[in-house]
Amino acid sequence: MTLAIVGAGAMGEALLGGWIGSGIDPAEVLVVDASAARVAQVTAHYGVRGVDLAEAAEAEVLVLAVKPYQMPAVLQELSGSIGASTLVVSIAAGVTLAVLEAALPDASVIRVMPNTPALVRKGMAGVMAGSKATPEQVDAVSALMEALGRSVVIPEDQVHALTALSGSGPAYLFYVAEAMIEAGVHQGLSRGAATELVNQAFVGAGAMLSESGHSATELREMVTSPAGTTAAALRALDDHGVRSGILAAVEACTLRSEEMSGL
Ligand SMILES: NC(=O)C1=CN([C@@H]2O[C@H](COP(=O)(O)OP(=O)(O)OC[C@H]3O[C@@H](n4cnc5c(N)ncnc54)[C@H](OP(=O)(O)O)[C@@H]3O)[C@@H](O)[C@H]2O)C=CC1
Ligand SMILES: O=C(O)[C@@H]1CCC=N1
Repeated sequence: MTLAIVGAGAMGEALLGGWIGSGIDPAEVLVVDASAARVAQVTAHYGVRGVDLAEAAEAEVLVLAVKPYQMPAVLQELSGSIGASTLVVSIAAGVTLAVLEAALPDASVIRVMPNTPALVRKGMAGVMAGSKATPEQVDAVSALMEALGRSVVIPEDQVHALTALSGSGPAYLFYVAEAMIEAGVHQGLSRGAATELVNQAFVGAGAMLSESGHSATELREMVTSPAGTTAAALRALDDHGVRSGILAAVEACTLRSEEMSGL
C-alpha cells in the first residue's frame, strides 16, 4: 500500500516516524512539504521519498497534515486529480467532512484526530467516516492508527471533546512538566537533574495509569499519606485553582474546535 503524507510538520512527522517505526516499508511512503529543506530532513531521516502533490495524489492513502488555514489551497490543488481509488485522510482540526467532501467530490474521505505521541507509538486517534467511506476503509485507517497506539471510531460531533482531551491533551501535560522542572530549579536542583526527575515521574505515572488497573483517583490516593507531603502539595494546587483551570482549559479547547469548524 502506498501512503503519502502532505505536510511534514510536527504531526505529519509524528505519523511518519510512528509508521516507519511500526515496520511500514519506507519505500511505500511519500512525503510532500512546502519547504524543500523540511523534505530533505525527513527523507534523509526516515528513508522515505519526497514528491510533489500531483504524485502524492496517486497514492492509495493520502494523508493531509497541513495546518487548517493551509487546507483550502491544498484541496483546491487536489480537486481535479483525486479519483475514487484514493482514500483521503485529513487530520486538520476544524476542517469538517462536509468541507472535505465538497472539495473532493469523487474521493472517499476519512477524518482523523491524532496526537503527537503517535511518534513513539503511544498515540490516540479519533476516526470519523465520511459518507463514501466503506467499513473496510474505516477498518484500514483504524489499523493504520492502531499501529501508532490506539484509535476509536467516533461520530464527527464528538471530535471537539476528543480534541480537548487527547488531540491537545499532551500539551497540557508538557506544560505541567515544564512548570515542575521550573519549580525544581527554584528548590535548588540543577535544570538537568530536575528534568530527569520530572520526566521519570511522568513515565512512571503514565505506566501506572495504563498498566496498574487502578483509576487516577486511586493512584493519587496511594501517593497521599495523611498529613504528609503530598497532601500539602495537593492542597496548594486546589488553593491555586489548578483543578478549575484544567476544566476551563478543556472547555476553551472544545469551544475553539467548534469555532474552527464554523459552529
Ligand atoms: N500538532 C498536533 O499535535 C496536532 C495537529 N493536528 C493537525 O495537524 C495539522 C498539522 O499540524 P502541525 O503538524 O502542528 O503543523 P505544522 O505547521 O508543524 O506542519 C504543517 C506542515 O505543512 C507544510 N505545508 C504548508 N502548506 C503546504 C502545502 N501546500 N503542501 C505541502 N506542505 C505544506 C508546512 O510548511 P510551512 O511551515 O512552511 O508552512 C508545515 O511543514 C493541522 O491541521 C492540525 O490541526 C491534529 C492533531 C494534533
Ligand atoms: O492546536 C491545534 O489546533 C492542533 C489540533 C490538536 C492539537 N494541535
